[in-house]
Parts: sequence; C-alpha cells; structure tokens
Amino acid sequence: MHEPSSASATAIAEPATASVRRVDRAAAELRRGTPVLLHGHDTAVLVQATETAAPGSVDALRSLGGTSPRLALATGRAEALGLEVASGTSTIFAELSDGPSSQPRSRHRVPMPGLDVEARISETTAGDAMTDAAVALAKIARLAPVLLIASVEVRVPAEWARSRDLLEIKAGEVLEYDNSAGQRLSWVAEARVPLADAENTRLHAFRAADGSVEHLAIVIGEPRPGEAVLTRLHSECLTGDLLGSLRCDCGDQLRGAVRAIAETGAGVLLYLAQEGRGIGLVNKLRAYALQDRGADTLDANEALGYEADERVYRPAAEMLRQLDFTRVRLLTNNPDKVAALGQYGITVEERVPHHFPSNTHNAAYLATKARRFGHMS
Ligand SMILES: Nc1nc2c(ncn2[C@@H]2O[C@H](COP(=O)(O)OP(=O)(O)OP(=O)(O)O)[C@@H](O)[C@H]2O)c(=O)[nH]1
Ligand SMILES: [Zn+2]
Repeated sequence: MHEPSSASATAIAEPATASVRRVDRAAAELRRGTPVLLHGHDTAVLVQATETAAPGSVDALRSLGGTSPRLALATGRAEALGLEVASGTSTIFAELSDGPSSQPRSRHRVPMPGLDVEARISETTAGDAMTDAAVALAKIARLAPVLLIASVEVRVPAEWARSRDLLEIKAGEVLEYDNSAGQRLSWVAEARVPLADAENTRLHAFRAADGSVEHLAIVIGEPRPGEAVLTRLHSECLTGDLLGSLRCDCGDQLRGAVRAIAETGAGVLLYLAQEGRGIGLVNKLRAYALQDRGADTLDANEALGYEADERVYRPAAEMLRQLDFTRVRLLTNNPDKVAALGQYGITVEERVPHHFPSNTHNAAYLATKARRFGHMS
C-alpha cells in the first residue's frame, strides 16, 4: 500500500482565523448550557440554547441582562411548533408570557429543563440579525435552534462579557462562519483491520483541520491509483450500521459495499462522520420522532430548523486525493454524491446502483429518497 501523499501534512497546521475559533468556542459554550453575549453595531443580546439551559435560566438571564428573555427560533421549527410565522423571515422572536397562558399556541413541547416553554409562548414577531445569528450558532453547535434571547445595554461588549466570565461574539462573525477548516483533512493513522467479508483491509484515519471530526477510509485489497477504483461514500448511521435498525437501508448498504468491493478484488469505502445526513444522532432521533407523527424524512429535518441534507462531500474527495485515487466507479443511488465528487476534482467514471430489499419499516423512507431527493433506481 502506498503512503498517503504528503500534501496533507501541512493542512492541520494552518491557523484558523480568529473569528472561526471564536465561533467554535461560543458554540461549545451553548452546548455546555452557558449564555453567550452576541452583539452587533448598536445592539447586544444574551443567548442561551433552551436544550441545554437549566431550571432558572430565564430568571438568571433576566438578572444578568436586565430585560426579560424571549425565544429565538428557526422558522421551520416555529412552524412545526404550531406558531404563526411571518413570511419571508428565516428566524422569529417569540414572547414568553409571565405565567402559563390559558391558550398555549404551541402544539409540541420546546425542550427546556425546568420550564414549560410551551405554555408560555405568546406573540411572535419577525426575527432580526440577532435571532439569525443566535439560530446559526445553535445549528453550528448541532443543538435545537430554539434559544432564550435577552437584550442587554452594554457599552463595551468585550469588557462587559469578561467581567462576567462570559464569551462575546459578533453576530457578523457567526453569520459569516466558514467551516472550511472542518473540511480540510490530515491523515493521522493507519492499521490493518481484517474484516469478516474482506480480510485484506486497511483503515486510514483522517482528522479535520479544526479538530472537530475524524473520517475513515477503508481500503480493501490493493486498489491501483491509476485505475477507476470501486468506491463507496457511506455516511455514518449508528442506528443502521451498528444496531441493524430497520428504519433505513444503511446497514445493508455498508456491509453490501464491503462485500461488493471484496468480490471485485479491491476498492475504497469512505466512512464519513455525517450522522443523520449531517444533523447528528440526537437530531436524527428527533427527526424520527417527528416522522412517527407523520412527517417524511425531508420535512422532519426542516421542522427541526435544519436543511433537508446538511452533508458536504469535500472531505470525501480530499481523502481520495490524499490516497492518490482520482478516478472512481461510485456505488450510490444519490445524484448529489456523484455531482459533488466531480465538483471537488474526482472523476466519477461510472455510477454503480446500490439497492437492497426494503422492509415494512423503511419502505416509505426509501420512497421519499427517490421521490423528494431524486435518488436513482
Ligand atoms: N436526518 C435524517 N437522517 C437519516 C434518516 N434516515 C437515515 N439517515 C441518515 O442518512 C444517511 C444515509 O447515508 P447514505 O446511505 O450514505 O446516503 P444516501 O443519501 O442514502 O445515498 P446512497 O446510499 O449513496 O444512495 C446516514 O447519515 C443516516 O444516518 C432520517 O430519517 N433523517
Ligand atoms: Zn441509516
């Protein structure tokens, strides 16, 4: 097996811009349940993700900022909660009434420990740059895009935040967040891992330049760099790959790809850290819960406030290039994967269909992939 090309070695050392690092830190604060000070030219707000907030967070934000917190929500999420949403806005404010209202507007619960947000949502209004940035930050943190947001009077945001041991971040920095460092990869490790269906297999691990995720290239047999290599791009699916969930076709596709590659002698399976089409396992479970109430897989993502498919395939192309494979025969039904590899400089010489029999639990999911995502037969 040849060594990965050395071009990657410098990628991890490239310094991320200061604002990307600041946004990553702010996202980590939200995940931890800590408020963050978000500010623009002449406004500042304290934001805190409801999902990780604690009982008493509304009161704590009110005493920190001196104003009553409202909610900032992605409109897709707000609509799914049964709230009225003005057209043409991607985020909204929702007022929290002081006590439980007799006529809650929301049909579903907003997860927030210790606070019955559902019963307390009253008026909604169109969002602004602050709600947009708050929602964007929650999505970068892979949290539900529903946040407490409280206006604050501050003259010097950095000083105000430092004296309260909080992080501050400009709304513009969040809105312009460039996650390309998360897509640049460095090769970090390699080992021989014989598989039941493919004994001659080596695993190569690659790490994103921002340290966020690690992707795997599973190299089966001895594929030749000059030839069109049989390749599978497989997005991580803990439920299907590991547990054998019948809700999707991932387990069959994963093992089926290993077998197909081993049968032809050699190829590459890229195992991409993109659980739940890039929204993460927790949000995928929430999407499943919405699907159990009637939404399809595409609408469920949007009802959570996420895109139907948040995946980016640049890391896949990067792994192939670093392993010196630039021409592939791609095992997939997904036209986006074919287009994306081409866009990132990998020639897809052939698309090889990758179907498995459906079952009663995944038939509707597979039909939706064909009908609404344009998956090929
Ligand atoms: N958000 C969400 N993700 C899902 C759902 N069902 C499966 N997934 C995820 O969808 C991805 C499926 O990945 P793949 O099998 O690689 O991709 P695909 O788009 O089906 O394309 P091909 O299998 O290549 O044809 C995995 O990350 C799964 O975790 C769902 O209902 N909602
Ligand atoms: Zn799956």
